[in-house]
Amino acid sequence: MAKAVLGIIGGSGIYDLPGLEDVREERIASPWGEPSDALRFGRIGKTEVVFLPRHGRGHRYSPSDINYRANIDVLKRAGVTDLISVSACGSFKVEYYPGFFVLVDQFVDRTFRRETSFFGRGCVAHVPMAHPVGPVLQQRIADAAVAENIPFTLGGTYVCIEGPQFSTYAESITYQSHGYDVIGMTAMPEAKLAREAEITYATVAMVTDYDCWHPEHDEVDVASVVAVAQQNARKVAGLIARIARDFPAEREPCPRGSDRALDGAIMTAPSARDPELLKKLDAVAGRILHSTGK
Ligand SMILES: CSC[C@H]1O[C@H](OP(=O)(O)O)[C@H](O)[C@@H]1O
Ligand SMILES: Nc1ncnc2[nH]cnc12
Repeated sequence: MAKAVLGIIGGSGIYDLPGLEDVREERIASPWGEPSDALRFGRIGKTEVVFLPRHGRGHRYSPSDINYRANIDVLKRAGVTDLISVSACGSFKVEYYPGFFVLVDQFVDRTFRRETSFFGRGCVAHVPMAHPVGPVLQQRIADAAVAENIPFTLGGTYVCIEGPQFSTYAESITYQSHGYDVIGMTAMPEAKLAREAEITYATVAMVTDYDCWHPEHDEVDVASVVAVAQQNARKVAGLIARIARDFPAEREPCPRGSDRALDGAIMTAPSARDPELLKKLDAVAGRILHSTGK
Protein backbone atom coordinates (compact mmCIF):
# COMPACT_ATOMS: atom_id res chain seq x y z
CA MET A 1 0.00 0.00 0.00
CA ALA A 2 1.17 3.55 -0.76
CA LYS A 3 2.11 6.11 1.85
CA ALA A 4 -0.70 8.63 2.39
CA VAL A 5 0.03 12.33 1.91
CA LEU A 6 -2.86 14.70 2.47
CA GLY A 7 -3.10 17.77 0.23
CA ILE A 8 -5.23 20.75 1.09
CA ILE A 9 -6.21 23.47 -1.36
CA GLY A 10 -7.49 26.56 0.41
CA GLY A 11 -10.01 28.78 -1.35
CA SER A 12 -11.26 32.31 -0.77
CA GLY A 13 -10.38 33.43 2.77
CA ILE A 14 -8.19 30.35 3.41
CA TYR A 15 -4.59 31.30 2.65
CA ASP A 16 -2.97 29.50 5.53
CA LEU A 17 -3.40 26.29 7.50
CA PRO A 18 -3.14 26.88 11.25
CA GLY A 19 -2.18 23.71 13.08
CA LEU A 20 0.41 22.66 10.51
CA GLU A 21 3.61 21.76 12.39
CA ASP A 22 7.26 21.72 11.28
CA VAL A 23 6.32 23.89 8.34
CA ARG A 24 8.66 24.15 5.40
CA GLU A 25 7.92 26.13 2.29
CA GLU A 26 9.07 25.09 -1.14
CA ARG A 27 8.51 26.42 -4.64
CA ILE A 28 8.22 23.39 -6.85
CA ALA A 29 8.76 23.95 -10.57
CA SER A 30 6.20 22.54 -12.97
CA PRO A 31 6.43 21.99 -16.73
CA TRP A 32 2.83 23.27 -16.81
CA GLY A 33 3.74 26.78 -15.69
CA GLU A 34 3.42 28.75 -12.47
CA PRO A 35 1.41 27.28 -9.61
CA SER A 36 -0.57 29.70 -7.44
CA ASP A 37 2.05 29.79 -4.67
CA ALA A 38 4.84 27.92 -2.91
CA LEU A 39 3.73 24.67 -1.30
CA ARG A 40 3.69 24.55 2.48
CA PHE A 41 4.80 21.16 3.77
CA GLY A 42 4.25 20.09 7.35
CA ARG A 43 2.51 17.52 9.47
CA ILE A 44 -0.53 17.26 11.66
CA GLY A 45 -0.21 14.38 14.10
CA LYS A 46 1.65 11.75 12.13
CA THR A 47 0.17 12.72 8.77
CA GLU A 48 2.18 14.56 6.16
CA VAL A 49 0.18 17.54 4.91
CA VAL A 50 0.84 19.81 1.93
CA PHE A 51 -1.05 23.10 1.66
CA LEU A 52 -1.62 25.35 -1.36
CA PRO A 53 -3.75 28.51 -1.40
CA ARG A 54 -5.56 28.32 -4.74
CA HIS A 55 -5.70 32.08 -5.34
CA GLY A 56 -2.18 32.64 -3.98
CA ARG A 57 -1.37 34.65 -0.88
CA GLY A 58 -3.06 38.03 -1.11
CA HIS A 59 -5.64 36.51 -3.51
CA ARG A 60 -3.69 37.32 -6.69
CA TYR A 61 -5.33 34.91 -9.13
CA SER A 62 -8.92 35.10 -10.33
CA PRO A 63 -10.73 31.77 -10.91
CA SER A 64 -10.04 32.02 -14.67
CA ASP A 65 -6.34 32.85 -14.17
CA ILE A 66 -5.46 30.08 -11.75
CA ASN A 67 -3.08 27.60 -13.37
CA TYR A 68 -5.00 24.51 -12.26
CA ARG A 69 -2.67 22.18 -14.18
CA ALA A 70 0.44 23.53 -12.47
CA ASN A 71 -1.29 23.36 -9.07
CA ILE A 72 -2.25 19.70 -9.46
CA ASP A 73 1.10 18.84 -11.03
CA VAL A 74 3.12 20.27 -8.11
CA LEU A 75 0.85 18.56 -5.57
CA LYS A 76 1.46 15.29 -7.42
CA ARG A 77 5.21 15.95 -7.39
CA ALA A 78 4.93 16.56 -3.65
CA GLY A 79 3.53 13.05 -3.27
CA VAL A 80 -0.07 14.02 -2.48
CA THR A 81 -2.36 11.00 -2.66
CA ASP A 82 -5.56 12.51 -1.25
CA LEU A 83 -6.65 16.08 -1.90
CA ILE A 84 -9.27 18.08 -0.04
CA SER A 85 -10.31 21.30 -1.69
CA VAL A 86 -12.02 23.96 0.37
CA SER A 87 -14.31 26.32 -1.52
CA ALA A 88 -16.60 29.23 -0.70
CA CYS A 89 -19.96 28.69 -2.42
CA GLY A 90 -23.39 30.14 -2.96
CA SER A 91 -26.33 27.97 -1.93
CA PHE A 92 -29.48 27.08 -3.89
CA LYS A 93 -31.25 25.51 -0.92
CA VAL A 94 -32.85 27.41 1.96
CA GLU A 95 -31.60 24.77 4.39
CA TYR A 96 -27.97 25.22 3.30
CA TYR A 97 -27.36 28.51 5.07
CA PRO A 98 -24.15 30.54 5.34
CA GLY A 99 -21.80 28.61 7.63
CA PHE A 100 -23.20 25.23 6.54
CA PHE A 101 -20.85 22.77 4.78
CA VAL A 102 -21.89 20.66 1.77
CA LEU A 103 -19.69 17.63 1.06
CA VAL A 104 -20.46 17.62 -2.63
CA ASP A 105 -20.08 14.49 -4.71
CA GLN A 106 -20.94 15.84 -8.17
CA PHE A 107 -19.84 18.75 -10.33
CA VAL A 108 -21.31 20.47 -13.37
CA ASP A 109 -18.69 22.27 -15.43
CA ARG A 110 -19.88 25.53 -17.02
CA THR A 111 -16.41 27.01 -17.39
CA PHE A 112 -15.22 27.85 -20.88
CA ARG A 113 -11.78 29.44 -20.82
CA ARG A 114 -9.57 27.07 -18.85
CA GLU A 115 -7.14 24.30 -19.69
CA THR A 116 -9.04 21.21 -18.62
CA SER A 117 -6.63 18.36 -19.32
CA PHE A 118 -2.97 17.35 -19.06
CA PHE A 119 -3.48 15.21 -22.15
CA GLY A 120 -3.95 16.18 -25.79
CA ARG A 121 -2.17 16.06 -29.12
CA GLY A 122 0.55 13.42 -28.90
CA CYS A 123 -0.92 11.64 -25.89
CA VAL A 124 -4.69 11.37 -25.79
CA ALA A 125 -6.39 10.02 -22.68
CA HIS A 126 -9.98 9.78 -21.44
CA VAL A 127 -10.41 9.16 -17.72
CA PRO A 128 -13.73 8.24 -16.09
CA MET A 129 -15.42 11.15 -14.29
CA ALA A 130 -18.81 9.65 -13.36
CA HIS A 131 -17.89 9.72 -9.67
CA PRO A 132 -15.41 12.57 -9.22
CA VAL A 133 -15.19 12.38 -5.43
CA GLY A 134 -13.43 9.62 -3.49
CA PRO A 135 -16.05 8.08 -1.18
CA VAL A 136 -13.60 7.00 1.52
CA LEU A 137 -12.04 10.46 1.66
CA GLN A 138 -15.49 12.05 1.71
CA GLN A 139 -16.54 9.80 4.60
CA ARG A 140 -13.42 10.81 6.52
CA ILE A 141 -14.45 14.45 6.11
CA ALA A 142 -18.00 13.61 7.25
CA ASP A 143 -16.73 11.75 10.34
CA ALA A 144 -14.51 14.71 11.22
CA ALA A 145 -17.39 17.18 10.70
CA VAL A 146 -19.54 15.17 13.14
CA ALA A 147 -16.71 15.13 15.69
CA GLU A 148 -16.15 18.88 15.26
CA ASN A 149 -19.87 19.72 15.50
CA ILE A 150 -19.94 21.32 12.07
CA PRO A 151 -23.37 21.36 10.40
CA PHE A 152 -23.07 19.61 7.04
CA THR A 153 -24.76 17.38 4.51
CA LEU A 154 -23.23 14.44 2.68
CA GLY A 155 -23.64 14.70 -1.08
CA GLY A 156 -24.66 17.47 -3.42
CA THR A 157 -23.97 19.02 -6.80
CA TYR A 158 -21.62 21.96 -7.29
CA VAL A 159 -22.04 23.96 -10.50
CA CYS A 160 -18.82 25.68 -11.51
CA ILE A 161 -19.19 28.91 -13.47
CA GLU A 162 -16.44 30.78 -15.27
CA GLY A 163 -16.90 34.03 -13.37
CA PRO A 164 -15.40 36.28 -12.27
CA GLN A 165 -18.82 37.94 -12.25
CA PHE A 166 -21.48 36.38 -10.06
CA SER A 167 -24.57 34.97 -11.83
CA THR A 168 -27.58 36.84 -13.13
CA TYR A 169 -30.93 36.17 -11.47
CA ALA A 170 -32.05 34.17 -14.53
CA GLU A 171 -28.92 32.00 -14.34
CA SER A 172 -29.32 31.53 -10.61
CA ILE A 173 -32.93 30.29 -10.78
CA THR A 174 -32.05 28.10 -13.77
CA TYR A 175 -29.27 26.36 -11.81
CA GLN A 176 -31.63 26.02 -8.87
CA SER A 177 -34.35 24.49 -11.09
CA HIS A 178 -31.79 21.96 -12.34
CA GLY A 179 -31.47 20.73 -8.76
CA TYR A 180 -27.91 21.94 -8.20
CA ASP A 181 -27.02 22.54 -4.55
CA VAL A 182 -24.17 25.04 -4.59
CA ILE A 183 -22.32 27.33 -6.98
CA GLY A 184 -18.68 28.33 -7.17
CA MET A 185 -15.97 29.22 -9.68
CA THR A 186 -13.06 26.89 -8.97
CA ALA A 187 -13.81 23.17 -8.51
CA MET A 188 -13.56 22.64 -12.25
CA PRO A 189 -11.21 21.79 -13.87
CA GLU A 190 -9.47 21.10 -10.53
CA ALA A 191 -11.47 17.88 -9.98
CA LYS A 192 -10.86 16.70 -13.56
CA LEU A 193 -7.13 17.31 -13.33
CA ALA A 194 -6.87 15.59 -9.94
CA ARG A 195 -8.54 12.57 -11.52
CA GLU A 196 -6.09 12.58 -14.44
CA ALA A 197 -3.23 12.79 -11.94
CA GLU A 198 -4.73 9.84 -10.04
CA ILE A 199 -5.14 11.92 -6.88
CA THR A 200 -8.25 11.13 -4.84
CA TYR A 201 -10.27 14.34 -4.57
CA ALA A 202 -13.05 15.73 -2.38
CA THR A 203 -14.49 19.21 -1.96
CA VAL A 204 -15.71 20.89 1.19
CA ALA A 205 -18.18 23.45 -0.12
CA MET A 206 -18.52 26.07 2.56
CA VAL A 207 -21.76 28.00 2.04
CA THR A 208 -21.16 31.74 2.23
CA ASP A 209 -24.31 33.16 0.61
CA TYR A 210 -27.58 32.49 -1.24
CA ASP A 211 -26.27 33.71 -4.58
CA CYS A 212 -29.05 36.03 -5.85
CA TRP A 213 -32.22 33.91 -6.02
CA HIS A 214 -33.43 34.23 -2.41
CA PRO A 215 -36.15 36.89 -2.03
CA GLU A 216 -35.23 37.57 1.61
CA HIS A 217 -31.47 37.79 1.22
CA ASP A 218 -29.32 40.40 -0.47
CA GLU A 219 -27.57 39.31 -3.62
CA VAL A 220 -24.08 37.93 -3.10
CA ASP A 221 -21.13 40.30 -2.93
CA VAL A 222 -17.46 39.87 -2.04
CA ALA A 223 -17.81 41.43 1.41
CA SER A 224 -20.42 38.90 2.52
CA VAL A 225 -18.46 35.94 1.10
CA VAL A 226 -15.25 37.05 2.80
CA ALA A 227 -17.00 37.75 6.11
CA VAL A 228 -18.48 34.24 6.26
CA ALA A 229 -15.28 32.60 4.97
CA GLN A 230 -13.28 34.34 7.70
CA GLN A 231 -15.80 33.32 10.36
CA ASN A 232 -15.45 29.75 9.08
CA ALA A 233 -11.67 29.66 8.90
CA ARG A 234 -11.40 28.30 12.45
CA LYS A 235 -14.00 25.59 11.69
CA VAL A 236 -12.08 24.63 8.54
CA ALA A 237 -8.79 24.44 10.47
CA GLY A 238 -10.44 22.23 13.12
CA LEU A 239 -11.94 20.00 10.45
CA ILE A 240 -8.67 19.55 8.57
CA ALA A 241 -6.73 18.94 11.79
CA ARG A 242 -9.20 16.23 12.81
CA ILE A 243 -9.10 14.55 9.37
CA ALA A 244 -5.29 14.64 9.36
CA ARG A 245 -4.95 13.28 12.90
CA ASP A 246 -7.25 10.36 12.02
CA PHE A 247 -5.69 9.72 8.61
CA PRO A 248 -4.12 6.27 8.04
CA ALA A 249 -0.37 6.17 7.39
CA GLU A 250 -0.95 4.06 4.31
CA ARG A 251 -3.80 4.70 1.95
CA GLU A 252 -6.20 1.99 0.96
CA PRO A 253 -7.15 1.72 -2.74
CA CYS A 254 -10.00 4.04 -3.74
CA PRO A 255 -13.20 1.98 -4.30
CA ARG A 256 -13.99 4.24 -7.28
CA GLY A 257 -10.54 3.70 -8.80
CA SER A 258 -9.51 7.36 -8.62
CA ASP A 259 -5.94 6.27 -7.81
CA ARG A 260 -5.84 4.08 -10.94
CA ALA A 261 -7.80 6.35 -13.30
CA LEU A 262 -5.21 6.10 -16.07
CA ASP A 263 -5.45 2.31 -16.33
CA GLY A 264 -6.57 1.76 -19.93
CA ALA A 265 -7.28 5.48 -20.43
CA ILE A 266 -4.47 6.38 -22.86
CA MET A 267 -5.55 5.97 -26.50
CA THR A 268 -2.41 7.03 -28.31
CA ALA A 269 -0.18 4.17 -29.41
CA PRO A 270 3.27 4.24 -27.77
CA SER A 271 4.89 4.77 -31.18
CA ALA A 272 2.67 7.81 -31.90
CA ARG A 273 3.25 9.61 -28.62
CA ASP A 274 4.91 13.03 -28.52
CA PRO A 275 8.12 12.79 -26.47
CA GLU A 276 7.83 16.46 -25.39
CA LEU A 277 4.35 15.91 -23.94
CA LEU A 278 5.46 12.65 -22.31
CA LYS A 279 8.21 14.60 -20.53
CA LYS A 280 5.62 17.02 -19.12
CA LEU A 281 3.50 14.07 -18.01
CA ASP A 282 6.34 12.56 -15.95
CA ALA A 283 4.64 13.30 -12.63
CA VAL A 284 0.91 13.05 -13.32
CA ALA A 285 1.13 9.95 -15.52
CA GLY A 286 4.42 8.55 -14.24
CA ARG A 287 2.83 5.43 -12.77
CA ILE A 288 1.36 4.35 -16.09
CA LEU A 289 3.98 5.71 -18.52
CA HIS A 290 6.86 4.16 -16.64
CA SER A 291 5.20 0.77 -16.44
CA THR A 292 5.58 -1.57 -19.38
CA GLY A 293 3.12 -2.07 -22.21
CA LYS A 294 0.63 0.83 -21.47
C1 LIG B 1 -14.78 35.83 -3.09
S1 LIG B 1 -16.25 35.42 -3.91
C2 LIG B 1 -15.89 34.43 -5.33
C3 LIG B 1 -14.75 33.48 -5.20
O1 LIG B 1 -14.96 32.66 -4.03
C4 LIG B 1 -14.89 31.30 -4.39
O2 LIG B 1 -13.52 30.92 -4.32
P1 LIG B 1 -12.98 29.50 -3.86
O3 LIG B 1 -13.75 28.45 -4.61
O4 LIG B 1 -11.54 29.50 -4.23
O5 LIG B 1 -13.21 29.44 -2.37
C5 LIG B 1 -15.42 31.31 -5.81
O6 LIG B 1 -15.15 30.12 -6.50
C6 LIG B 1 -14.75 32.53 -6.39
O7 LIG B 1 -13.43 32.27 -6.78
N1 LIG C 1 -22.74 32.93 -5.24
C1 LIG C 1 -21.55 32.54 -5.67
N2 LIG C 1 -21.35 32.31 -6.99
C2 LIG C 1 -20.13 31.89 -7.43
N3 LIG C 1 -19.08 31.72 -6.64
C3 LIG C 1 -19.23 31.94 -5.33
N4 LIG C 1 -18.37 31.85 -4.31
C4 LIG C 1 -19.02 32.18 -3.18
N5 LIG C 1 -20.31 32.51 -3.45
C5 LIG C 1 -20.46 32.36 -4.79
